[in-house]
Amino acid sequence: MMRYTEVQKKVCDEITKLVGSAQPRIAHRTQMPYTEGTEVITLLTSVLCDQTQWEKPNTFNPEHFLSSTGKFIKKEAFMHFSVGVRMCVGESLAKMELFLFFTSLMQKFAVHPSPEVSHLDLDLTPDTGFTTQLMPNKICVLLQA
Ligand code: HEM
Repeated sequence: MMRYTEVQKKVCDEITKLVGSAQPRIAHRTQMPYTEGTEVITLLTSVLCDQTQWEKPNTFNPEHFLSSTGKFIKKEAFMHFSVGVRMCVGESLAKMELFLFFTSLMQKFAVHPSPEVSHLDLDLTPDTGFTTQLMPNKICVLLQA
């Protein structure tokens, strides 16, 4: 992963010189051309696919979150809602919605690759952009008997 330590140092130097330990204010912006010119985007993928944190970092593997006795385990590295003061404020709501939506869906429907597709598993190759999605898959959704 690129860390751009020189860029980071220049931003830090500008902050030290003009803001110090005070709260940054919009008035500082015009005096800080280097920081104003630097866009920072958190790359959560670096930790979500970190080989030191996950047994199979690039594989869909729900067992990552289960102990040997089948209990759910919370992983610190699973920071898809980010961390710190700017982390997602909707985390609890999103997790409740996802649980209810997913469980209701699985309760009533079975999802299979379409019969016209030869392979048995869905293609889970990530299509990485601003968000990560799946490649298009042809699927068959059947109402459970
Ligand atoms: C699966 C669903 C969701 C995911 C994965 C998610 C993820 C994130 C992430 C990664 C951030 C931090 C962005 C950054 O680094 O600046 C964020 C921020 C935020 N999210 Fe979510 N989010 C989800 C659902 C929601 C929901 C349901 C709400 C509101 C009801 C919400 C409201 C917000 C707000 C207001 C922030 C900005 C927080 C701040 O900057 O102080 N999110 N979200």
